[in-house]
Amino acid sequence: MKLGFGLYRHQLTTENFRFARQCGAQWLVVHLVDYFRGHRATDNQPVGEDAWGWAGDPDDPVWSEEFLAQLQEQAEKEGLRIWAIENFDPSMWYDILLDGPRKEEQMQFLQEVIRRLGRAGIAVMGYNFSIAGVVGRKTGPLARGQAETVFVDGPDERPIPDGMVWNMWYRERGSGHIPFFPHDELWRRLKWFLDRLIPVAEEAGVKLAAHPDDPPFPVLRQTPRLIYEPWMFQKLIDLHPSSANALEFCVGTTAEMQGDGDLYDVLDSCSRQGRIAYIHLRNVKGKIPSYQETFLDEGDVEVRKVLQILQKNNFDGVIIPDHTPLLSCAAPWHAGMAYAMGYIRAMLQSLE
Ligand SMILES: O=C(O)[C@@H](O)[C@@H](O)[C@H](O)[C@H](O)CO
Repeated sequence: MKLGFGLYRHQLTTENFRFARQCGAQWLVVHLVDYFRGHRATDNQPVGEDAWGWAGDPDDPVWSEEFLAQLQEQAEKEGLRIWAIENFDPSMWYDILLDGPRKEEQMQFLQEVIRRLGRAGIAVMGYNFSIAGVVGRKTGPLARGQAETVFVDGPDERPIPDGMVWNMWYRERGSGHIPFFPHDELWRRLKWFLDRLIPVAEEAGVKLAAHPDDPPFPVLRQTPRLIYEPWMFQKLIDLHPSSANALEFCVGTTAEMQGDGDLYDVLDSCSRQGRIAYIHLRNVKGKIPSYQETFLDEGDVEVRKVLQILQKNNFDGVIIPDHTPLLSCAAPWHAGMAYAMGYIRAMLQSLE
């Protein structure tokens, strides 16, 4: 098991690399999508009812081979390596998600991005195959000691305007909305995506790692979701036998799920099959439709049990703390993440 740390795009600084290393991380998971375009960037995860902002540009130099190689080099200088890039920019694949006219062209670009990752020695590409994306999360002083944290109190049912996908704008708002379509159709689109990208990923030595629906409602913003019950991870695994068809297993999201399957059983089975590329670790109280994120040591998830399962199955991927409540001080996000890192590191050492 490898301890890692996740950084948003605006946090890719030498100072934050050192912060991660000082907290005990040896690996980084990096977001290159700018979720805050047109908004003030905060260190906390993007939340709220508004769209996250404008999608980026596929020609943005952050996706170039040179930038990826440089980033890897910068990480290595600080004693780290980049394990994964998390999330495609909506501008790169909106028609793959929406089954639109540019999907073939966009697929060629994603294939190129995967080859670039391979050449930069980045082993994993995390993705979230979702129309609505991560939406409907709010914040309030609900964690221990009134710490500011994320909560969800029901599904966002507003339709998605034309021009938006994955909670970002890829073009000017149109007059219509994305019509509802059945869940099977979303799975069909995913299969189209995997069938074309996996052979390239295999050749490049990269794994594609799917994140489950966050939050895990069966339908959100009048569009179907993909992995919103624990058993559905297996459905994704069964779609393609390659080990490059992997998971970005989010413990918090899985704990929030209703329906068939149990967090620990599913984690056990997916890790035994060697299909987990990395873990998002956080804790939570409650399940959909109403839950709140908590400190790692106070929610419904038994973190020790999670780590024991991974250890038993010789999990050799990376674990990163996902989000955490903010601590009241001058650096709320950093303090919260340092607390989470210390907790995970101590727990890992106690299992050695
Ligand atoms: O802010 C974050 O880091 C999260 O909201 C992510 O865990 C998100 O769920 C995934 O990146 C979706 O792919």
